[in-house]
Amino acid sequence: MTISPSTQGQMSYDPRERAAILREVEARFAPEDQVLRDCVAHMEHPGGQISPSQGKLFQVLALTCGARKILEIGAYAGYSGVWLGRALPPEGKLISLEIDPHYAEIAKATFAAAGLSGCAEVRVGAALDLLPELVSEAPFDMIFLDADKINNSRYLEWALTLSRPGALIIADNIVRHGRTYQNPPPDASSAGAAEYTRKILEHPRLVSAALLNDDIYNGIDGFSISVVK
Ligand SMILES: C[S@@+](CC[C@H](N)C(=O)[O-])C[C@H]1O[C@@H](n2cnc3c(N)ncnc32)[C@H](O)[C@@H]1O
Repeated sequence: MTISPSTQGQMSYDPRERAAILREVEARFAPEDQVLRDCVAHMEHPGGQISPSQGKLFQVLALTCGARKILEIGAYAGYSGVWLGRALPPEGKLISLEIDPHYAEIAKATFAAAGLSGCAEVRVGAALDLLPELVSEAPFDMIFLDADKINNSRYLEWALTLSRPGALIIADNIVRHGRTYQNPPPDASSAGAAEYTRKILEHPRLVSAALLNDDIYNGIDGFSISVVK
């Protein structure tokens, strides 16, 4: 890839050049293997998954907090689950909750293709029904919220119940092109994200940061990373 001299040192970029730079960074730091490429290729709604850079960052974070047990709410086709599952030690466990039985089957097949069937499990049902069953399997070291944003505050309460000090709670799609910050937010998912954001910033047991995803996939969105004190 060549970066034209006209843009060097400047703060504005041609959109195509910007996309090329992002792709180059992604290709170097977060290349997808055939399993991940196949997972995306077979998706009914491509773009519903996290980005490769996000997946790689989640792996780094999982390794940083020594994650042995990871909980994911919202499996979809298993794309993020593969990134997360690959950060686990051999005796580790990923439990991914998915309300749609059809997607759950696809996620299971993706985990099998990735060689993760032994450690990555998909449980089918509404997360709020399944979460109480996880108390006996807690604590989790990392919890990724990526399902129906309207319930994120309730998932946060469960995440706090099911996690240990030092655990990470990550929530995707908290910016939603800025709709989260409109007053009032224009849709239920943005309202859910706004409430979730307020709660993690006010919570005495959480220290939180947000990262923007101004990417070639979904425009400006972002995700929060909270550590449990
Ligand atoms: C954005 S997708 C998840 C993407 C996935 N984490 C990834 O990055 O590859 C959201 C998923 O959450 C599921 N979902 C929505 N509401 C849910 C609920 N109440 N309980 C469990 N899963 C739910 C949807 O069916 C969908 O598959």
